[in-house]
Amino acid sequence: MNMDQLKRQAAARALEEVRDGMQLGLGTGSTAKHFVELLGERVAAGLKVIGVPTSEATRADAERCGVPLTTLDEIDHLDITVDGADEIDPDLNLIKGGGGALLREKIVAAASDRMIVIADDTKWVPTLGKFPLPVEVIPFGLGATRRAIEKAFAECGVSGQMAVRKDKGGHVFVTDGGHWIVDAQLGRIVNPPGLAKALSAIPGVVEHGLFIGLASSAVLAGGEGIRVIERRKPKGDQE
Ligand SMILES: O=C[C@H](O)[C@H](O)[C@H](O)COP(=O)(O)O
Repeated sequence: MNMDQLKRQAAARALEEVRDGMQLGLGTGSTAKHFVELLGERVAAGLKVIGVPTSEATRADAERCGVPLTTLDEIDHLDITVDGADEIDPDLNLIKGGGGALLREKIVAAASDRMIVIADDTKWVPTLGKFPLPVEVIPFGLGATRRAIEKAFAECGVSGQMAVRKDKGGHVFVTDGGHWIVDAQLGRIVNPPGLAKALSAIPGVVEHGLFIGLASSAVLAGGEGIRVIERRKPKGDQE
């Protein structure tokens, strides 16, 4: 089975948790896209759900697949968010934002009763950090923000090269919110909750790709089948 088939399998397993009447957060990326497509098939067959997309790309996919959409201004909570991840550790802490959608993804996940992470099992790691950590920043004052980020890294026992993300054409990548992303090659993040807190305290940082205490479960598809890992601590518990 190839990687894409594994992603679709994980998406199909998460879809089993969806019930009639649910309000759903719709993630971004190649794995979440499978979920949106499979959800669209169920909607066409009569399932009644409504979704909040975490990016303009997912909005377009959901519209193409016939999934009805709403916003967090029109509804007061979401039942489940289903989203991919770039890395998942045994505490279900995540690195997200490889596709640049981390800000809306985190807002949507935080507004959800449950977040189900779907992935092929190469995303499962003992320690976060091999995947470059995306930090979404305001372009104004970027030099000062970068120095503050470096200081936060040093205080949290990590270091590594940082680079402003570029798109395929070599232009600065701009997020759906109009911000830039700095990707940090940290290698090994020893204390993800501590680093998350330190980055969140920097004025020019809009958001970062560490998702701490948000995932309720992870569905991992691999050559030997599907593994579902449930979070041991209650949602929102960061310690
Ligand atoms: O910004 C993008 C998201 O955080 C994605 O969910 C993440 O990058 C995983 O994407 P994929 O399923 O394509 O590996």
